[in-house]
Amino acid sequence: MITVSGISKSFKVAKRSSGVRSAVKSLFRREYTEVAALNEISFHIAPGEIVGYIGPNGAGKSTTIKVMSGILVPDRGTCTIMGYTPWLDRVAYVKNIGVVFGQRSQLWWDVPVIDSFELLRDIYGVQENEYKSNLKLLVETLDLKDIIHTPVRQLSLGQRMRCEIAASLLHSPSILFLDEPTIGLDAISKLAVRQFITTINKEKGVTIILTTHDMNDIEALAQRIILIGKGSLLYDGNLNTLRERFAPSNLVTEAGSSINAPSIDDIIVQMYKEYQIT
Ligand SMILES: Nc1ncnc2c1ncn2[C@@H]1O[C@H](COP(=O)(O)OP(=O)(O)OP(=O)(O)O)[C@@H](O)[C@H]1O
Repeated sequence: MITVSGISKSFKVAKRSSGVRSAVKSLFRREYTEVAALNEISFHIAPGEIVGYIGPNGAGKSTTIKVMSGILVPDRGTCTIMGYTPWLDRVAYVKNIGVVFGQRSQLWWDVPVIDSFELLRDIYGVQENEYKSNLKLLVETLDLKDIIHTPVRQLSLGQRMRCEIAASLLHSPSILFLDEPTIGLDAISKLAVRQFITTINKEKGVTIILTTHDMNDIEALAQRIILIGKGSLLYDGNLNTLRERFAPSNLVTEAGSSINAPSIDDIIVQMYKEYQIT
């Protein structure tokens, strides 16, 4: 369903020193540095999988999601998703995917949530019957009844996030990209979002790629994890295999004592150390 092969992406960033002299100088001669965000990333994801895409800050997770959603064009490599190249076939392709960026909103700030939903229905050309049945299901399962007529700017973060997730699913996509969907949510909202992700995966077979720093999200949702660090793919495999590899006898704290039951966070920290990506 998703094949990413040898994707690399660099960003050109203007160098700026502080001070007026440097600012004036940069008007005439700007210097650039290159940030290698992705380096030869390859993986394959089958229909119906939930994959946790993890790595420390700046590892390249969002950049990968942006490439896979067609927002960014890579410098090298290929990406084929449901037969489409995301950045080439954008109009046809986006009907098959839903995207949630936890730190950005796809809803219109000043209008009631339902107006944003209706706008999205028109943009995606969703048939009325399909829209109505999807909306009913999403309102019920994400508990949106009391907030759907409220402007987005008046919603709490958790309420908005539930609306964002609903918005990404109104057109029945087969694939859902979730970039930090539980960031800033309280415990109850996190559980609700996790529960919902499990439901749409199990009942509708939606393939899910999830980036998060919350290892409880990973533990609750993903059997498979892909770990990247400094733009390179470091691990692709089963969460249980990792648990065995970092079994208590293999784990030692910095103070020298052994750790009894490593949490998923312990394991990830140990991996980051092993791969020298912290
Ligand atoms: N538009 C951009 N221009 C310049 N550099 C960028 C841009 N977007 C990302 N980068 C750089 O690319 C690298 C990867 O960034 P990315 O946002 O993909 O990381 P991430 O794994 O999602 O991080 P985080 O967990 O902090 O959200 C970082 O060094 C970042 O500074």
